[in-house]
Amino acid sequence: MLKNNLIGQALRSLLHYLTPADKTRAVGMFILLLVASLLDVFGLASLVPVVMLASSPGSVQTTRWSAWLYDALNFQSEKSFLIFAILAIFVFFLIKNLFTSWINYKQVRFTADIALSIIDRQFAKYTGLPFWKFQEMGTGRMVNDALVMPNSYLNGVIRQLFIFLSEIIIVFVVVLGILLYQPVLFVILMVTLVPTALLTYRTLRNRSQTLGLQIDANRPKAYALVIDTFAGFVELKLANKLSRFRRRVYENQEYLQDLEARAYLYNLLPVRVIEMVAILAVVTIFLYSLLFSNDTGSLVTIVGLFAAAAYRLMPSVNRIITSLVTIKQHLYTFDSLALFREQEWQSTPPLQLPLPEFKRQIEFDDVTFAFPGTPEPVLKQVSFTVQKGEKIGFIGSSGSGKTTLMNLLLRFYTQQQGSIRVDGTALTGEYTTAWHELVGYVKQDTFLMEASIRDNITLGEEHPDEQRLQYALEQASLDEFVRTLPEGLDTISGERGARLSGGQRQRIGIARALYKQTQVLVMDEATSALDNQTEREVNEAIHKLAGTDITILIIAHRITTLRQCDRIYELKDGRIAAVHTYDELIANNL
Ligand SMILES: Nc1ncnc2c1ncn2[C@@H]1O[C@H](COP(=O)(O)OP(=O)(O)OP(=O)(O)O)[C@@H](O)[C@H]1O
Repeated sequence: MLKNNLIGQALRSLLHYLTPADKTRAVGMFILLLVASLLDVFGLASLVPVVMLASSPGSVQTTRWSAWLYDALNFQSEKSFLIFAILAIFVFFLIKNLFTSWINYKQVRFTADIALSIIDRQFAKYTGLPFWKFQEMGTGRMVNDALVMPNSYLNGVIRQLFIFLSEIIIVFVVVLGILLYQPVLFVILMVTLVPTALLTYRTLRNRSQTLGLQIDANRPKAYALVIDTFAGFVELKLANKLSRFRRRVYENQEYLQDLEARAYLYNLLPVRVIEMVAILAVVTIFLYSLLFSNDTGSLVTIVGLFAAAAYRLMPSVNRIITSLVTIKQHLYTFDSLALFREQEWQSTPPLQLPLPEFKRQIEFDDVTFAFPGTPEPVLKQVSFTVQKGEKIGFIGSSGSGKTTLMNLLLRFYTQQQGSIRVDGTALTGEYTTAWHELVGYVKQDTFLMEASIRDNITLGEEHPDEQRLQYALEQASLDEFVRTLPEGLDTISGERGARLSGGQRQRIGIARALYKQTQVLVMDEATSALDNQTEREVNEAIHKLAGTDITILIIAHRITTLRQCDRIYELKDGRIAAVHTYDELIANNL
């Protein structure tokens, strides 16, 4: 049956995240839910006999169970017995509700713990993706998948599963009670509530699933639009395009709000439908008894009992349908959370080994690399050697492969052919961590956090080494600038370094690499987007670095950046087309 399938699917997807200890906890939770549901039903049922006794004076002594209790507890009057009974019920309800609240607390904690572990695992999964895959996916999509998806799963699936299970138990116990006590009523309930519930669910489930898919497809777009608008604020403002972006965000939100509103409505509908059917059943039995039957007394009793039973069952049946509809609506979270679980994405990195101390050279030997899915290599049989301490430049037209070459050296990509060796050791997977400890990377758009300059240089180290920090500041020509700041190193740089100039941002990147005690520094197009003043500042930092024994590989568009270079390789269509010296480049006006 579809319903079982859905619950089975939800349970299977949940099982993936449960540790053996969680599974034991889940079984415990289920037993607690069972007890709570039984107490719930028992509480309501206990009211009926007491009210019946109270409504017919003298019945306490004539009814078997109450007469026995009356004598056993030695009551003196019917009144005191009834007062005792109603107070006992009150105390029972009090204890029951305290107990249920405790179970609710346990359940909420349990589900929150699962959600937390899912978020953590999603994060680990996405940050473990290969670099090229990571770059292919937009930030909006990743924020959505790593953070929003687990929360949707928590509210739309895990919590709904708990609701479904506890309500199913309640309905089962109540229906069983009715079957034993009043089989006729059982039949009436079966022919009225069951088809209605099924019909309502069937009507809503496919619509809900479609709604869920539409929401899933459009939510990442919302994040991407907002992220783009804020990230591109300056360019968009200058191009006078902000209002157009606002309009696009509005249109996307308008659509999403409409979907969310419909999803919400689908949750409100079942109770209305079920209530209509219940009242229709009451009216039918009532009319039948008045118009066609002589035995109105027993029919009216049945109507009364039916109304009472339906009123107890309706909220539960409603919650069962709503939880099923909601799970259906969140089916997309199963697939999304299951993405990238395969071995090919999550291959555990090999056991990491230390590298011998870097003393001599880095060799590129016959390196060929093509991006996954593209047949044409972007680097073809590239071979060159860089001695330790050398400063090497790379030039070449856009798309010639300079950045890809550096990404290979940084081990973000792996070549299909040839090898990259450090002092003769090929940089295979087991040396990645050791190699990353040696290399630093200064990108054109240095990544800066909304944090202090100190944290941006040390990448949030809790106990930074002040001496190393000072050295890094001096070498990156940042010390004077930091001295002019009232809060010095504690100055908050602003998200994306909004409070810093382009040159200062890049020098923070250089200082970061130096603080790390980088031995090989890769600078990618460090000066291409800089004005003359900024270029001078960055060049000054590079000039200082030239005096150290750090091996530097610089990609540059401006020849002046390469003044300190021992050699300059020119790339063309993924091959090394020529090797120049700085003076040759100047002389030939390249
Ligand atoms: N993720 C990718 N998937 C497929 N092709 C890519 C990818 N990244 C880059 N390329 C292609 O690889 C080639 C080399 O790109 P690369 O960024 O290395 O060039 P570059 O010399 O650094 O260029 P620029 O100076 O413009 O930065 C280009 O043709 C580019 O289109």
